[in-house]
Amino acid sequence: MNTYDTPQLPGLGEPAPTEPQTADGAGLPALRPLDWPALAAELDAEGVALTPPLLSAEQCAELREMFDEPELFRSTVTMARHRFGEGSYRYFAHPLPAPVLALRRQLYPPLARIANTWAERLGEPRFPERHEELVAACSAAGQHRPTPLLLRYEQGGYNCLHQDVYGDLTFPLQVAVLLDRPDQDFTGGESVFVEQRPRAQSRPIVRRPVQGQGLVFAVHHRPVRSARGWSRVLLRHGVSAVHSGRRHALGVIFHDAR
Ligand SMILES: O=C(O)CCC(=O)C(=O)O
Ligand SMILES: [Fe+2]
Repeated sequence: MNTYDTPQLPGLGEPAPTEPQTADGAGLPALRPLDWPALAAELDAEGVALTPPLLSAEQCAELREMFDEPELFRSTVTMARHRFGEGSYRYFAHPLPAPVLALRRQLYPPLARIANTWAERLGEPRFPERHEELVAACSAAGQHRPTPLLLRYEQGGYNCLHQDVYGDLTFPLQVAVLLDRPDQDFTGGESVFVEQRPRAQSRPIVRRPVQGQGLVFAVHHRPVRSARGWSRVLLRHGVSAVHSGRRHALGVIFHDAR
């Protein structure tokens, strides 16, 4: 079904390139160019958009294996303890691994343009153009802790519907990258979204990314056209039960946490 070419990030294990690979000069691996007008249209229509694979199978494996390196993380959450679901997740500590930093920095500017279109429609404050500036704004708001995370679900694992809000400053879009192969490494474990519309019943959305694909979605709400201009619809996301095997995902949230 998926006929995408291989992603263009060099192998994570390769030596750091001598020339900066990104516009911001951070020397991070360059991500493949994405069709942002199409992604923006899908986000406007659905609140959820699927990207072509952002990471290769090798890069997915390297990220997945980081789950077992505790020194990379600032905290670990056992979901059942909080009744968040069944499984566990770990928030990366600084310094973020290069591919995580690359995703965060390179996906941010086009997402900020979409976020600012949404902000205009809803009369909300605008977001800065570069991720470094968002991080500074978070810091000024008392949000200092990095939010990118790795999630692991074993057989029976699932993630209750939720929203990743970590303080007053919330960037309205986030990305989750699937790190395993559906139907081979695991079965079940679909990405589930529920859109709560004003004065209407909620709408379910299910997506089945392949390995390395990213799902871009609204963290909390997005604008939809209504009789009186624009109104907000709320979105929550989660993961249905993993029937067999083990499923991992990388969550890229752009605002930092208090
Ligand atoms: O495991 C998933 O696909 C969902 C992860 C998630 O909740 C997130 O990235 O915020
Ligand atoms: Fe989440």
